[in-house]
Amino acid sequence: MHPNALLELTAQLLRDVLLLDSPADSVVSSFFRKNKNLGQRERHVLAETTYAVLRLRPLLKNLAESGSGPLERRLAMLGWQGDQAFLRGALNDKEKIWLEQVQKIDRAHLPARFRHNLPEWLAEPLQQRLGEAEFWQLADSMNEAAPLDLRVNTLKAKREDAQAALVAAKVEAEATPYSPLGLRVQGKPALQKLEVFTSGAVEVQDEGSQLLALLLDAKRGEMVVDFCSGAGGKTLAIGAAMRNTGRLYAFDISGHRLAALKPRLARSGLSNVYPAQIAHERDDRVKRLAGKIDRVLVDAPCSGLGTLRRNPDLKWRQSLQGIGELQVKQGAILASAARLVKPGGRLVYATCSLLDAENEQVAEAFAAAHPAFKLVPADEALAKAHVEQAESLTENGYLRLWPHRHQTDGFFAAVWERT
Ligand SMILES: C[S@@+](CC[C@H](N)C(=O)[O-])C[C@H]1O[C@@H](n2cnc3c(N)ncnc32)[C@H](O)[C@@H]1O
Repeated sequence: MHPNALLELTAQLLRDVLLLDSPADSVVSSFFRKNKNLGQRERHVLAETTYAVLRLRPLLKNLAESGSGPLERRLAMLGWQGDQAFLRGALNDKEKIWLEQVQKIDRAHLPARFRHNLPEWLAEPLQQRLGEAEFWQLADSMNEAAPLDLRVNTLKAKREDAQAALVAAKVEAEATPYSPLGLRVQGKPALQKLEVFTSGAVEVQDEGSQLLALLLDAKRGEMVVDFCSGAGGKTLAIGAAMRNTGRLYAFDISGHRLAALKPRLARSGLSNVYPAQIAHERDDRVKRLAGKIDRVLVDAPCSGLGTLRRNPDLKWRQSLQGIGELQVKQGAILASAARLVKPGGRLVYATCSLLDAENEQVAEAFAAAHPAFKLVPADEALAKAHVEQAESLTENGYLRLWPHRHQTDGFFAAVWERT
C-alpha cells in the first residue's frame, strides 16, 4: 500500500476511535472487517498507532496544534508506530518540516499533564496514594504495551511441557514470577494456530487474573459460583483448579459474554461448568442457592483502569461520576453474592481498578455491614496457593497488583471467610 494511503486510513480510523463512544478494540476490529484487504503489517501499524495516540492523547493534541491540515492526520504522524522513512514517503514538504520540528521538542519540560497523559480526576487520587516518585513510575508503565501472558491448563499439560511446546513452535516463553501456572510470551505471536493453544493446554490470561482465581482456592467436588463470569477467563482457571469435578456456576447478566465462554470451555475440556444468564444480582437463581456454596468469586464490573496498558481509551471514557455509580453497583452485587456463601465458605471480591473508591472502600463498607465475614489476609491465601513472594503482592490484607511494581494489570482482591 502507498504510504499516503496507509496514513489516510490511519487518520480515518483515529476519527472513529476518538469519538470515544465505543471501546477502541471493537472499533478497530470492525474497521478491519470493513477493510479486508489489509495485510498483517498494515494492521499492525493501524492498531498500534491508534493505541499510541490514545495513550498520549493530551500530549499529541498539544503538539498537533502548530500544524495544519486535518487534526487526525497530524495525530497519526505524531503517533506513527511504523517505519519513519515509510511515513516520510506519505508527507508533503511542509509536513516533513513540521514533523521534524515537533519531534525535536524536549518533552521533559512540558507541563505534567502532557507527561502523565491522565485525566486530572484520575491522576490526583493516584498521586495521593503513591506519592510523587512512584506515581510517575505508574504513569510511565501504563503508557507501555502489556506483555502477553498465558495460563497453563493443568488438566491438559504441565507448565514445563507447555513451555517446551511453545519454544518448539518458535515462541519464546518464560515462567511468570508469581503465578505457578503462568507463561510470559515475547512479541505477539499468532497463537490461535498453534496446537498447544487449540488443544486447550494454554489460555490467554494476565498473570494478575490468574492470581485472583488462585485466591479462591476452589477444591475438588465443591460447589462454586463465579458471579460475574463474563467470557470466563477466571471460570476456566477455577474449573481446572477443581480438577473438573464438583459444580461451577458461571453467572453473568450478559448473554453475549457468556456465549463467548462456550468455545473456550470446549477447548478447555471442562465439563463441570454451568453457565447461566441472570437478570440481575437478586435473580431467583441466586436466592435458590443461598447458603449452599463453598466459594464465591465476585469479579465485579469496574472502571477497568488497571488495564490501561491494553485499553488506553478507558481513561477517556470513564468519569468520576461513572466511578461513583460503579461503586454503588459493586456494593449491591457483593452483598447479594455473599448470601450464597455457606458457613465456613470463602468469598472473594475483585476488580481490575486502581482506585480505592472501587476497592478498599467497597470492601470496607461490606465488612462493616456483614460481621459474619472475617477477612482472610491475602498474603496467607496466596502463599497457601504456592504463589511466590506473596507478601510483595498485598497491602493491608488485600491483594493489590500494580503494573509498575508487578508487571501485571492493576488488580485488587479481598478474601473473606463466613464464620
Ligand atoms: C470484570 S467483568 C468479568 C470478567 C471475567 N470474570 C473474566 O475473568 O473474564 C464483569 C462482568 O460482570 C457482569 N455483570 C455486570 N452486572 C452484573 C450483575 N448485576 N450480576 C452479575 N454479573 C454482572 C458484566 O456483564 C461483566 O461480564
